[in-house]
Amino acid sequence: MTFSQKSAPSDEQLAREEMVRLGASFFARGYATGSAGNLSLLLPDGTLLATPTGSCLGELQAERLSKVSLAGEWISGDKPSKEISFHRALYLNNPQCKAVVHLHCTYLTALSCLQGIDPQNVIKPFTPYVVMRVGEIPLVPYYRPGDERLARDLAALAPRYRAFLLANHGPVVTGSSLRAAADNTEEMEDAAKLIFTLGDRPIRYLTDAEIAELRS
Ligand SMILES: O=C(O)[C@@H](O)C(=O)COP(=O)(O)O
Ligand SMILES: [Zn+2]
Repeated sequence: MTFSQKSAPSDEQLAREEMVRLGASFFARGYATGSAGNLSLLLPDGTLLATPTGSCLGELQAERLSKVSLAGEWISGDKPSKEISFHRALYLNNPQCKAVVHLHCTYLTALSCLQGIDPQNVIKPFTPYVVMRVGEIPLVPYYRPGDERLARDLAALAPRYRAFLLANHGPVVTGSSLRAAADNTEEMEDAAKLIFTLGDRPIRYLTDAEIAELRS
């Protein structure tokens, strides 16, 4: 009798499949459209897996994902996202960061276009979950996509924050895994949707004591 032995998929293969699955899920649910947005994660060997530039998150192919060193060397796969420098800046400046999600999802991007939002924290807390998962979210000044100044500014903010809003562009969100970064992004998008849903109605914001309790 013969047994065909199938070897277990490697951690890298599982990570590739997870990125394809989450990209498709974002796309199917309208969080990503066209070829906007990019994803990355830190592989066990210390290199980065990232979405290729110009790729549609709904149609990623595991074997074509870009592999890049933390120093920025393109190792394999298709040409990496034009935002790979800001992804690298986040990993290099925060050891907790294991994955990064950047999207142009509707409500956070709308928020990023508003005048007068607080640059220290773009979502003033009014529900607990964003505070618990993400904390404060600083605004990064507008630069054209791919501009190295995005990487410079995110490198400076990375040690203190888990998520960021790029002015007139969209969110950049980190996580302890790609799944966690995706969950954080969805929580932020939902909070931004609530901001627009509430509109001009007076909001009861969480008090400083309530926020402190969530952070403890
Ligand atoms: O807004 C942009 O152009 C980029 O930030 C983006 O979202 C997609 O760029 P690529 O990852 O290079 O496709
Ligand atoms: Zn973008």
